[in-house]
Amino acid sequence: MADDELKEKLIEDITLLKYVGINPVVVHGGGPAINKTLNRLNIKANFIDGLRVTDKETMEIVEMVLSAQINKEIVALMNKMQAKAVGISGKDGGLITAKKKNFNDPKKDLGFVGEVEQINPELVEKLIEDGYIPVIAPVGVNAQGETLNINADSVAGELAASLKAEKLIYLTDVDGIRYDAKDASSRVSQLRFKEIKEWIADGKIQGGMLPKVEGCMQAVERGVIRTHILNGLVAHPLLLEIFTDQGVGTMILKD
Ligand SMILES: Nc1ncnc2c1ncn2[C@@H]1O[C@H](COP(=O)(O)OP(=O)(O)O)[C@@H](O)[C@H]1O
Ligand SMILES: CC(=O)N[C@@H](CCC(=O)OP(=O)(O)O)C(=O)O
Repeated sequence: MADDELKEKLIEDITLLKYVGINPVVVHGGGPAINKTLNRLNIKANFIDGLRVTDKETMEIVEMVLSAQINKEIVALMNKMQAKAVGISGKDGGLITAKKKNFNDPKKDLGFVGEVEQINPELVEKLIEDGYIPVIAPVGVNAQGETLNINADSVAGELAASLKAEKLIYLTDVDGIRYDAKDASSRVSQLRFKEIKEWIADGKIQGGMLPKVEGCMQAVERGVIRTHILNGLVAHPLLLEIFTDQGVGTMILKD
């Protein structure tokens, strides 16, 4: 299936969940789309430890792409499927208070990159109660009123914990966590905290997989019952995970 078709199917499945009494909340990223726009404007994209170095100009583009382009594209697709989707960012209703991410290393200055300090889930809870599907762009503000760019995976983990969600599901471009990131046959269907920490320490889990496993562990610690990492580029990953016993992806478990 083409990527666009898969995207539409995925969005259709999310709207279907709402019909059967499950309340999905969507947090989206958009790194590739941000890179595309930066490239068009001849601005170089730089990353440190998987996070985008975000100067003032880049922040404007990040916000435009995430909160306007990607967010509204998802909302429009959902609403086309008769769902009631509402797109917001971490700025709306005081959802995300962030602080600048600081590595305490002058060589690692990320600029306007944030980490979640506090989530105020009130607006999201109200939207859910009223039958809407909240769709959230990972942009927040700090106490000084500065706009900050936050990794989408971190926002999803924090939000799931704060909402006391039953499940946190990360959709990515691989079938789950692998013993060898490049070997599809090495996927594990479950992984416990102890192994995760070991796999991180010896580099088996790295790059973009790091904020996902960290988000899962944090969410589990804070009461989310099940957390999964699944491939979003296959047919119906959410339905398979939620409605069948088939082991798709990787489930993160406490020791
Ligand atoms: N142990 C691992 N198992 C699977 N993938 C891994 C592992 N360690 C690192 N990765 C990498 O993490 C990537 C997923 O993260 P990322 O590219 O940020 O995805 P997304 O854009 O979907 O958030 C995979 O494509 C893979 O290259
Ligand atoms: C700080 C930071 O890196 N923010 C991310 C936010 C978007 C995101 O997380 O997108 P993906 O899920 O596609 O990676 C960025 O600027 O790309």
